[in-house]
Amino acid sequence: MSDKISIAIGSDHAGFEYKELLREFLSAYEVKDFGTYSAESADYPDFAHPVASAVEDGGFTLGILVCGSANGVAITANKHQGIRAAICWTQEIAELARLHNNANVLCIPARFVSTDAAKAITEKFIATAFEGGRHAVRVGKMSC
Ligand SMILES: O=C(CO)[C@H](O)[C@H](O)[C@H](O)COP(=O)(O)O
Repeated sequence: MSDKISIAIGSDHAGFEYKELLREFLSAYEVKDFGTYSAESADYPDFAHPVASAVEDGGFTLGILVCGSANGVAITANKHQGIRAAICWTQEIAELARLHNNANVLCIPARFVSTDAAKAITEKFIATAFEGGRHAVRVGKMSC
C-alpha cells in the first residue's frame, strides 16, 4: 500500500467502533477523521456529506464511510457529483468496485461484517487500481 494515498473517514454511531479500528489500521496513511467521535446516536448524513465533499474537492484520494447497513452513507455520498460510493461486504466486491467502477468511497456495513473482514475489505479497496478500458466508458456514462 502506498503512503501517498490520503483518506477521509467517517461513520455514524453504528460504525463508530469500526471507524476507530480502521483509523488505527490505516496509520501508515494520511487519514482525516470527520466523526462521529463517540458511540452516541448520530445521523449518518452529518458525516457522509463532509467525507464525500473532501473527496469530491480533491483534498483526499479516497473516502471510507461506515454505518450499520452502509445504505445510508452510500446513498448520501452518491448525491455528490464526483463521488462513486460502493457498499462492499467482501474483498471480492471491494476489488470489483475499484477495478470496474473506479469507486472512490468505500462504504462498510458494520452490522453485517466482522472487524477482520472490514480490515481486509479496506486493504483490498486501497490496493486495487481502476482497470480503465471498457470500464472507463461505462463510468463516464454514470453522471446525469
Ligand atoms: O445503517 C444505517 C443507515 O443505513 C445507520 O447506521 C443506522 O444504524 C440505522 O439507520 C439504524 O438506526 P439506529 O438508530 O441505530 O437504530
